[in-house]
Amino acid sequence: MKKFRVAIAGASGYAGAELVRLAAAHPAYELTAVTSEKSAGQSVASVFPSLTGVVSHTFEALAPHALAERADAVFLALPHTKSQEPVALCRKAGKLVVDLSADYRLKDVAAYEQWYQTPHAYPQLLQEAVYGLPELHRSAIAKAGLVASPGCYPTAAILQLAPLCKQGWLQPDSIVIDAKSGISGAGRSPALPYHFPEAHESLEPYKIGQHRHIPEIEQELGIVGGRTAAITVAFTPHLVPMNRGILCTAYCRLTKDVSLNELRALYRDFYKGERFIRLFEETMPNPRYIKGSNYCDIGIYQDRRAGWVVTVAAVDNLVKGAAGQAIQAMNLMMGLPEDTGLTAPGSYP
Ligand SMILES: NC(=O)C1=CN([C@@H]2O[C@H](COP(=O)(O)OP(=O)(O)OC[C@H]3O[C@@H](n4cnc5c(N)ncnc54)[C@H](OP(=O)(O)O)[C@@H]3O)[C@@H](O)[C@H]2O)C=CC1
Ligand SMILES: CC(=O)N[C@@H](CCC(=O)OP(=O)(O)O)C(=O)O
Repeated sequence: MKKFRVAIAGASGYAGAELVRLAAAHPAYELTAVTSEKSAGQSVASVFPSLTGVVSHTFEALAPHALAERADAVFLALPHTKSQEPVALCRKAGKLVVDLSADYRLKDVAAYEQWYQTPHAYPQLLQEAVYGLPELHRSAIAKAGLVASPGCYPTAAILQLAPLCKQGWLQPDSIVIDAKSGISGAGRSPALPYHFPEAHESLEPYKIGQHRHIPEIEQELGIVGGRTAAITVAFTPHLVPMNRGILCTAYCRLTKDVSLNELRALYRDFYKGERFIRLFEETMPNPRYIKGSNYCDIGIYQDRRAGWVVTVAAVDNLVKGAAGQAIQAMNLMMGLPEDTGLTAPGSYP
């Protein structure tokens, strides 16, 4: 198999380290560089003992030009707002780029600047970037030079609602999304809410109606629905005391009376042949079933008495919600089978 030289910026973070783990087992990758500012000069194994004997690399400080010289493809797993320029430089050097931050996800520059409180220096590149959800944008991703990999909550929220949006069955102002994330979703930098006594035996809602994933979810559901009506979602994320995993429950009302069988048939048809979507009926999705895997498990249920459709999705925030999905997109960009390097099932329990 042809090998692509691959560099990972932000490899000392949780998403970046997951990229290193998956890249090390990818048959078409030759990992050429990994970056960290704080751990520059230290071996990967000394920072992540789990990768001892797996990779022999040493972290280096990020220098986008130097990185691009040694790579055909670059993944960037830097914090939001820090990715704008390195992405632009890697693209200028002609490299395939998948950016895991939110810097190239929103098409509307004003929305980015409002939700991220930062000017965008590369609005034109923003328009070129393809939103990296392969189940919705496969052919555009395959032709793209720059892919903006989705956020973890949006991955679960969009995939579980897309069939209803596409079909026009969803009342566009009836969507309530209640999501729970493991703490690795917040990244590796320590902060008080993620301190063990604060987070353990706790379940904390945050940023109700104010989370920066709201415009991302609304943008993508609007696109899949053909922009026939503006989509608004009421979104509440919660922090739960797990290391990884997201469980996202969405409640919505429909524009017509549809049976549960019809609903499930719609989802089976929409996701026919999708390698990483598993549809559950009696079993209900649970982050325990997808830990370490690139699956998104989706269940469709109906509360006919109260008049709500309830969908439930589970993803591993670091795999389908981040590193796995980024590799899935890069596989398409490289012309490889989409599941290359991503075939491992989850670990259990
Ligand atoms: N965690 C998750 O579940 C998900 C994360 N993402 C996205 O992936 C990106 C990384 O997230 P996550 O891994 O959680 O974050 P972390 O905080 O764990 O990691 C951030 C990484 O970026 C590096 N970094 C920080 N600031 C700079 C800078 N100014 N210049 C160069 N490198 C820098 C850090 O290096 P060091 O500190 O060693 O210097 C580290 O390697 C974010 O944009 C996030 O939105 C996407 C989906 C899910
Ligand atoms: C638990 C937690 O804090 N989660 C993060 C989302 C992480 C994620 O995947 O989204 P991005 O890629 O957009 O960062 C948050 O709420 O901001």
